[in-house]
Amino acid sequence: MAAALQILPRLARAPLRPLFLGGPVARLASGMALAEQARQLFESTVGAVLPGPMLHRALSLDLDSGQLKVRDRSFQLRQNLYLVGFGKAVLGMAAAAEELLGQHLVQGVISVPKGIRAAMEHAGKQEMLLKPHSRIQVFEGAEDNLPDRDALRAALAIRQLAEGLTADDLLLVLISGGGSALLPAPIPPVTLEEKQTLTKLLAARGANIQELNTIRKALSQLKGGGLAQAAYPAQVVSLILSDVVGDPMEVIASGPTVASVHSVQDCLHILNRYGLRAALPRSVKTVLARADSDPHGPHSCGHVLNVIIGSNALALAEAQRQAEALGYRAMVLSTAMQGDVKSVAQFYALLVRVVGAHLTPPGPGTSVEEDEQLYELAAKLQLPDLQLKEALEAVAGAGSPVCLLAGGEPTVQLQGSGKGGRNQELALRVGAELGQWPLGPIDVLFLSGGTDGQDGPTEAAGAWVTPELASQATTEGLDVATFLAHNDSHTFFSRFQGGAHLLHTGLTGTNVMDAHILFLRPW
Ligand SMILES: Nc1ncnc2c1ncn2[C@@H]1O[C@H](COP(=O)(O)OP(=O)(O)OP(=O)(O)O)[C@@H](O)[C@H]1O
Ligand SMILES: O=C(O)[C@H](O)CO
Repeated sequence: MAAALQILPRLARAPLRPLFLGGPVARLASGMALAEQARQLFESTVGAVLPGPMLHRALSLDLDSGQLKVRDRSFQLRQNLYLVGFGKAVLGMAAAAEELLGQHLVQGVISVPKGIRAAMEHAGKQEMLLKPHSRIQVFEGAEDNLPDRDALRAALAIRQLAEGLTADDLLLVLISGGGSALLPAPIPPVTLEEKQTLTKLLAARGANIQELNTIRKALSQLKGGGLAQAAYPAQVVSLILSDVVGDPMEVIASGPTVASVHSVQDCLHILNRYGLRAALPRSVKTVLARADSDPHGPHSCGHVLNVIIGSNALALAEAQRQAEALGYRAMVLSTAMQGDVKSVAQFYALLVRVVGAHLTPPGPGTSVEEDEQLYELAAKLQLPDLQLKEALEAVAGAGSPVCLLAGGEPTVQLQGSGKGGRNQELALRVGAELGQWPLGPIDVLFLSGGTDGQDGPTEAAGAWVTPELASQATTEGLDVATFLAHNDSHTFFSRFQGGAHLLHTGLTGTNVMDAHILFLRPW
């Protein structure tokens, strides 16, 4: 968590309004208006997955009967409700849960990032804070998203609460991204330091979150279903805010209430792949060998209800609704946008060219080769849920402005020592690519933002660009290619047009990866 935390100003703003276009002067003004629409659309996207709305959608309590409904299941509350939580968004989730559950909640423990309460207080975000006499105990830790002693203390308090429960009790578990680092309880003799070193090495060598969390689960008392096991025989309901592409419950925060399906062999393959097997500490070898001969097998989780209550898909569905209300033909392209940021930027730029040709009167247009190139690029990105063909068909006869939405988490291979984040870098690359071709009579805007409000180690959530970016930057003496070569997108956007293209929301209190918004509007 960055030292300088900012908080999203109240999301309630003037309602989104359609744009009315006219001649050249109106067009000039509409460039800014389009950016304002994109900003507001981004805020609506985030608004759909804020803790309050999410918890209210997931839970309902009948005050008279004390029946708690979660999806289609009912639980009888009678001074038997406990709560634990861990993750970057869990403070706000816990505040919303306590507000909803009131006196029914007996006790709770949560593990949240260092500095988060002070930041929320500073920004006056009361809805993200627990009330003064809350029954929930808060631990702050995991500075820089790394497991530390404070997070270990929190994990032990959470385990203690879970282990004390009986068959009459119900444990509500709040889970969000960052939960792995906030719930470290290594299986002895593995130490916290050894686990920290191993996860850092794996991450530095390029292990993805699935691989990283498979190892974390094998070495942890609480991950991979361990927390559910500790709470048995109590019933367990987990409410999960997903920060992983495809919403795999066993991966998010390393699945503390989901039985692990991974074997020791899976772990050894991963450790081999990243050249770490030979150098493993003796303690890690001991724990893996023990797991291999464990007669009980994986933790059983029959007493658990796991529910995804917030995700990128949910947030983008809201953005789609809002964009349609503004008169756009809106489509969600993918909620699994991943891969190298350079390829993702090329994909968006080519997409603009192909879709633009469908929207504007016959002119320069695109060639069949460009259509094919777009499909090839899409195939290279391997996006499991990509709706490209559908989107192209939908816009073919749209006769209206188009809004294409996507979400996910592209990756940046850091080469320079500049300041940036993957959203600002993606936007800058898209802007640079778009400037390379004439686009015809069409306004185009691309925005990329991290839904947590913090893009990399910067105070911005992301940035927006238009095809004019590179030429406008040149007039200010800024060379886009030089900034890109140093991964210095934040410095670029801070200087370009006085920072007007930066997306500043402050910390939002939620996190469902990134959102990409693409507007194409014929004149
Ligand atoms: N100078 C830079 N330019 C571009 N990207 C950067 C730069 N510095 C760091 N990053 C990227 O920022 C990311 C880390 O930032 P951030 O904390 O927002 O992402 P995260 O670890 O995925 O956490 P979260 O899921 O909470 O957003 C890494 O993917 C890293 O590659
Ligand atoms: O905590 C974690 O493991 C990551 O944020 C993925 O959920």
